[in-house]
Amino acid sequence: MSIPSGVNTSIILRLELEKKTASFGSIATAISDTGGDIIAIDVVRTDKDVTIRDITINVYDSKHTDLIKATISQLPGVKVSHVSDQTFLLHLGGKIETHPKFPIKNRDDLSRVYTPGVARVSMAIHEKPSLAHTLTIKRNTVAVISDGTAVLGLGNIGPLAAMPVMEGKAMLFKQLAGVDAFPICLDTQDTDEIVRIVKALSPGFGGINLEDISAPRCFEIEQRLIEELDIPVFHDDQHGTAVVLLAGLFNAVKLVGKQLSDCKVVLCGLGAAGTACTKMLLAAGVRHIVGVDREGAITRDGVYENPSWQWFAEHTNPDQIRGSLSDVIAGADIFIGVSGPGVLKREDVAQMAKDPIVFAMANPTPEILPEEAEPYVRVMATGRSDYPNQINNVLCFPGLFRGVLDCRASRVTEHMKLAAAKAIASVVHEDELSEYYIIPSVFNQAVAERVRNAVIQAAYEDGVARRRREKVQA
Ligand SMILES: NC(=O)c1ccc[n+]([C@@H]2O[C@H](COP(=O)([O-])OP(=O)(O)OC[C@H]3O[C@@H](n4cnc5c(N)ncnc54)[C@H](O)[C@@H]3O)[C@@H](O)[C@H]2O)c1
Ligand SMILES: O=C(O)C[C@H](O)C(=O)O
Ligand SMILES: [Mg+2]
Repeated sequence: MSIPSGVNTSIILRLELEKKTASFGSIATAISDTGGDIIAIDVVRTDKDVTIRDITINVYDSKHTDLIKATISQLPGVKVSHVSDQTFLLHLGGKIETHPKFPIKNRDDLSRVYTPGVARVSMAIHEKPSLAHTLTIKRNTVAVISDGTAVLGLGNIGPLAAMPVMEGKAMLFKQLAGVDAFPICLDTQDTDEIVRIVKALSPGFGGINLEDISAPRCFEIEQRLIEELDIPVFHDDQHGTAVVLLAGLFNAVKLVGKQLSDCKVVLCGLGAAGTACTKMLLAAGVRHIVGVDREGAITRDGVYENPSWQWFAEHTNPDQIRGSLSDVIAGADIFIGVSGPGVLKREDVAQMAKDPIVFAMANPTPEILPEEAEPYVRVMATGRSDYPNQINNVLCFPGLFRGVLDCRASRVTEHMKLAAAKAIASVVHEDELSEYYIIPSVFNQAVAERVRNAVIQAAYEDGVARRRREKVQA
């Protein structure tokens, strides 16, 4: 298969061109020779001697930007006066803001939305707390909570640096499912304190989406919050990832004509995502899963301080395969990466069974780039939007929370997650399946809607929905 190369961002180069000496043709050629893709050219100003142009170019990364800048600066009559990165421009001042639903036009309005009228509404909720769902934002609002300890695959970069990711999640909640989400990044990594803070701020929210909290702390934090709160608590990196992974695998194995339960799976990165993905695969009937982390494959006779690795030792690797990733990958049907960049080598993919499936899901840089895996891989997916087959939890969390908010579910069950996975997979019709299309696009509006409906149906079947069925619109 031939896979398009990934492009990370676009930049705008402002060039001052001396009319007599500069040749735009040589500039375009120089950019294209570096692999840059010109997508727009704008004339900003021109006078007798100089033309100022803005050139928008798709680039791979900051090194690529530096290369383009250095190459062009050497051309006669060309000066690069400014470089702006469109990704940074989009983040200026943050990505979200709040809007009132209606304007306060006069004193009369003011006395209703605020003192004194609001006091009657407050007292009504005080007397009947369930009215908070009807009379406040609680019914449609989710807290996106991170402590910044496992931000994408960037590691423990702290709460401030986690904000752009959490703002992005909030945007996606709103755009894809109409859910109002607040990014909340906590300046503590203490489990007890996180649980206490999330509990204390929960009254205004209809659900809690935990995000980018590292393992093994994330398991205890989630479990305690599930037990102590009456709203759904969902660690996206665990369950959202597992749901979308399973959806992608349902379709990938169909395409290559294998049974999931017969497949040999190697999963690298035994943290939050890896543990939940493994549990969901086992529940789906997969038997041969070998879990690999930095020190190689987990085996029954190993001694592991990390409690979740001990769990792997007891529940996976039935054939007790030992060694590094390169050792255990031989003959595997499926590779799942939720670890870090560049972990899987081209030679590793070459050793896999016929029609290998590689889901390299580490963000922002996958375990192997599609162009590296290309000669050997049959179905390739990453977590990124700039390659085909984006296996990313964004296909799950908007629709799932839409569903739990609408039926006022008290929690998210295994059955609801499985229903969500099947709903995502079902968006790709059997006759549309191809190496480039095993999972629907994030922009396919059917995804959030189908996930919502499937989650609601399963919530009623499991008896966790607290709103009367007839009140929840189909
Ligand atoms: N595509 C998606 O939807 C999606 C969802 C969740 C997580 N992820 C990605 O998965 C990765 C892990 O996320 P997490 O939340 O589970 O983090 P985590 O910190 O809980 O776990 C990461 C695990 O990967 C292991 N690891 C890291 N580098 C490794 C290497 N070179 N070799 C072997 N093991 C290695 C770590 O030791 C750790 O056990 C991140 O890159 C994240 O971006 C992707
Ligand atoms: O944020 C993403 O793109 C997916 C996932 O939640 C991750 O942590 O990588
Ligand atoms: Mg995440």
